[in-house]
Amino acid sequence: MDDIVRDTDNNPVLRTRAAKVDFPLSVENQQLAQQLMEYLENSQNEEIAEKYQLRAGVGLAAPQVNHGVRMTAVLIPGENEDDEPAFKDVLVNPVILSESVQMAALAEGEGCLSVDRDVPGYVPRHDRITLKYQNLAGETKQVRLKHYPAIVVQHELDHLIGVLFYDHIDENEPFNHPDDLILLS
Ligand SMILES: O=C(O)C[C@@H](Cc1ccccc1)[C@H](O)SCc1ccccc1
Ligand code: NI
Repeated sequence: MDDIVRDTDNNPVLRTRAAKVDFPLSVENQQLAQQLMEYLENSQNEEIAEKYQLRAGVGLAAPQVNHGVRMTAVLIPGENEDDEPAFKDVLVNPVILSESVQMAALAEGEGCLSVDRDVPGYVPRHDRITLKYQNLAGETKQVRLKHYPAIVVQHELDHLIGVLFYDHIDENEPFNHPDDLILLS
């Protein structure tokens, strides 16, 4: 897996809107999709992650590996070790079609593979979203996600428009939140 771009690198890719991906996928974009998902699978495998010192990830967007294209892998494990993943796919040209008024945030705050430091605070996101995207076969998919999977996908789609999680944190009162914000643990 190529180096993951950090927000402290002088690389504008993390702050640039990514370009639409054309189908049929170029060989480069097919390989990119495979590398993104492979990183997530390896990072969630204790032995491999230890051996290659990988930070665990449930999502990885193309700009994070210096490719400014609208593509992100998402791999959210199931409840238990042997369960099927809760969500696993490479999202190409993803678009949020609708989003709940209800907002939610991870009670622990968020992290990012491109941010090598803790940035405490709630990151308010939509608790439910309807997502449309193309899969690697070019088929258009439409899925409704809620709670943690919805949070992860919104974090990844932010990477495709040059937004990082801490942009959403109220720096004066990082743990300030409206009464109706759902805190997910
Ligand atoms: O940097 C990335 O985009 C990957 C993030 C995605 C993410 C972080 C926080 C909240 C939602 C999505 C990494 O997965 S951060 C590390 C991590 C690993 C396992 C579980 C949660 C967070
Ligand atoms: Ni991130």
